[in-house]
Amino acid sequence: MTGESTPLRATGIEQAFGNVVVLSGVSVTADRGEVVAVVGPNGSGKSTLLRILAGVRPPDRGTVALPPAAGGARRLGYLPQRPAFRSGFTARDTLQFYAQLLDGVSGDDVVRTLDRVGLAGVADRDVGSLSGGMTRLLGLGQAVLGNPGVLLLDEPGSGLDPGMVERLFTVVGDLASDGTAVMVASHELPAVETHADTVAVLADGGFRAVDTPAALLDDTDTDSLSAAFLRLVGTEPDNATVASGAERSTTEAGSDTDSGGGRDNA
Ligand SMILES: Nc1ncnc2c1ncn2[C@@H]1O[C@H](COP(=O)(O)OP(=O)(O)OP(=O)(O)O)[C@@H](O)[C@H]1O
Repeated sequence: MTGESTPLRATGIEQAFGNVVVLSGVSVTADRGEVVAVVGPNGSGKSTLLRILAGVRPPDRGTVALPPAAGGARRLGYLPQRPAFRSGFTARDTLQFYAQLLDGVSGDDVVRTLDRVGLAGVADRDVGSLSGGMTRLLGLGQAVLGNPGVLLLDEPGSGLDPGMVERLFTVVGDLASDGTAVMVASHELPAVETHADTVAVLADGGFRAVDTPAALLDDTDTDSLSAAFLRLVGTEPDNATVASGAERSTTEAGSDTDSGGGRDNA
């Protein structure tokens, strides 16, 4: 995750909500062509990290570097955890709307994208009538339009049937093969094990491990990423609970306004 051409680099990201520390000094990179999966217990901060990387919210501290915009090409595509679209428009019209905001994205690209994410059959349906899984796939379509250099996907497989999860991760792998840097937060550990190049295990405000799926299995002496996950985050099904974050000390809490995080061009 440290190639010279790294298009996505986050350094020293810190984020707290009130006095609950969610991210404490997180650094992560994604290279062109790399699929980095961020996995972690519920509440461990995956969505928070992706929102910061996407520029939706600035971190308390730390920096995010993206490649400079080149020739009007789209720099970043982001699928939020709960994509929402304005009803009254079809899936095709909705993607067409986003396409016209991007340089060099044609009506043909919209048709190809609908096909790519498996929505060709419902292209003329009102987005308000799409199922939860279909809405997420439309969000994926919106995120990949214009082949952005960096793609951030927050739980893209949530609510999808197993066939669609596989299709989605195949689409993601194809985009990476075309040179996109992909970071995906996911609980779909079997698909992550098959399709991710790098798995970053987030827990207690930082990464417990960052490695290839095979190396994580090796290091934890397990035979699946799900088992490796349980070993690394220390939860067993009987006592599993959501991550509640660490309480900040009073001194740290007092320094809330010291310095905001920043955003750079790499
Ligand atoms: N805007 C906010 N205000 C207050 N607390 C927040 C806010 N956003 C996130 N949090 C808290 O930050 C922690 C991390 O939330 P986040 O959604 O990033 O976790 P996650 O790893 O994506 O969880 P999940 O796997 O359940 O989607 C949680 O304790 C959550 O309640």
